[in-house]
Amino acid sequence: MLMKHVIMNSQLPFLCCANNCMLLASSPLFRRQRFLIRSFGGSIDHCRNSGSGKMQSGQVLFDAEDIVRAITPALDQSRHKGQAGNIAVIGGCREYTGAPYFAAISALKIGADLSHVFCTKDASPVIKSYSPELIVHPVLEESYNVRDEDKKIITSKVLAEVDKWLERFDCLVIGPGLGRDPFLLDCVSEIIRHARQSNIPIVVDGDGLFLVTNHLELVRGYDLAVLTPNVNEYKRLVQKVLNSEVNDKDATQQVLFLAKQIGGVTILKKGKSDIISDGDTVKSVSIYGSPRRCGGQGDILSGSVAVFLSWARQYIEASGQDSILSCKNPAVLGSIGGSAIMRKAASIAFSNKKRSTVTSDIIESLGKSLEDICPAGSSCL
Ligand SMILES: NC(=O)C1=CN([C@@H]2O[C@H](COP(=O)(O)OP(=O)(O)OC[C@H]3O[C@@H](n4cnc5c(N)ncnc54)[C@H](OP(=O)(O)O)[C@@H]3O)[C@@H](O)[C@H]2O)[C@@H](O)CC1
Ligand SMILES: Nc1ncnc2c1ncn2[C@@H]1O[C@H](COP(=O)(O)OP(=O)(O)OP(=O)(O)O)[C@@H](O)[C@H]1O
Ligand SMILES: [Mg+2]
Repeated sequence: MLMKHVIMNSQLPFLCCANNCMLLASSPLFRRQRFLIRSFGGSIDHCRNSGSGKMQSGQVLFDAEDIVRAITPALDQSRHKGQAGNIAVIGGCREYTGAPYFAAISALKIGADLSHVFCTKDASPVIKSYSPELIVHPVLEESYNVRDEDKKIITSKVLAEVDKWLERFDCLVIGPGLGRDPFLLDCVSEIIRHARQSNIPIVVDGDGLFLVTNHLELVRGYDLAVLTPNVNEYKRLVQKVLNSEVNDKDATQQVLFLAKQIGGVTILKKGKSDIISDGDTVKSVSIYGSPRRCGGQGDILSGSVAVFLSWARQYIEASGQDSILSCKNPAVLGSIGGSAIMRKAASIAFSNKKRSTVTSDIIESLGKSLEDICPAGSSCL
């Protein structure tokens, strides 16, 4: 990885990420600041079509695919298991077994070495039966299974089980198919606190967002947290944090302001374009995806973001000041990478399966989606 980036940097000393700054003027807070607003297309053609423009006044702008190429580690025979990513999904309960599976298997299909799921005892055999590739821990408990007087001891048992593994993970995905059982969510709050203490990045999705929206202190000020709200989850977040309604006209400004208000967490607002902000910069990924809105695509995204966030963190650590990317926030870079690969995979799956496209088809297209951008057999930059 380090070798790859050293070579890249010496080959491309002239590359820089141009700041296409725009002054945002809708509030006193914004008036004082200049922000980077960039629209990432999937290719030069797409950029031209969308008018976002890859080349500007002699400078080379990075688009989402350039970022994917920069942060994806080379496949190198000297590397050992775990170096390309060890991801854990905290989710899976009686109702939902598909969502944690989609997130965890997507992480593997993109290139992580290991993918774990921490779920309830009921969900575990089901998730295990979907795939032998996943490491499934039946550790979470829901209220119906726990007597009030046992709650304290069960909570410490759950935490002890998760803590045994925690330090080995490069990223946690918290929430796909978690459900909303209050006792289970209390345990997950503790898991988030422990992850934070250990500086382990978290991607919060689905019912994890239901939890953190009601307990913002869990993520406030944690710059290694990515929140990936869908339209409903975003609405709840905006109402809670900004005490206002969703503003679709100035969506980028609102996402930026929201991320800032939560202390610089990264928000990836999913939609026709994915809008990503850490409260400092705001970017959008508008690679053409799929017109099918089958359930589970957000779960793929959360697993993808977890992998790219881990890779971006490795990349930033290895390249330091020599990084060819002006953005140094791995949470933002990971969000861009995850969004780009997910949307491209959805587009590939849709071109094959049309109206019958389902989430599993998109997962099967993740490999091609990344391969088209960053072929496995060659150095990507
Ligand atoms: N194959 C699978 O296993 C998949 C499983 N999935 C999993 O499903 C979970 C929910 O995610 P989602 O995307 O359906 O939630 P979302 O769009 O915010 O809400 C839609 C509406 O439903 C309601 N509502 C939700 N949960 C509720 C609850 N526990 N109890 C009561 N109401 C509830 C909600 O109401 P409100 O939030 O407004 O109260 C809104 O009206 C999450 O864990 C996700 O990962 C998905 O990833 C898809 C594939
Ligand atoms: N209108 C759209 N056009 C293109 N892509 C979209 C559109 N809406 C969402 N997406 C993409 O689909 C993915 C999932 O977003 P979505 O809003 O469906 O999440 P979700 O509701 O959380 O999904 P899930 O069913 O997994 O919970 C994201 O990567 C997003 O970029
Ligand atoms: Mg979702």
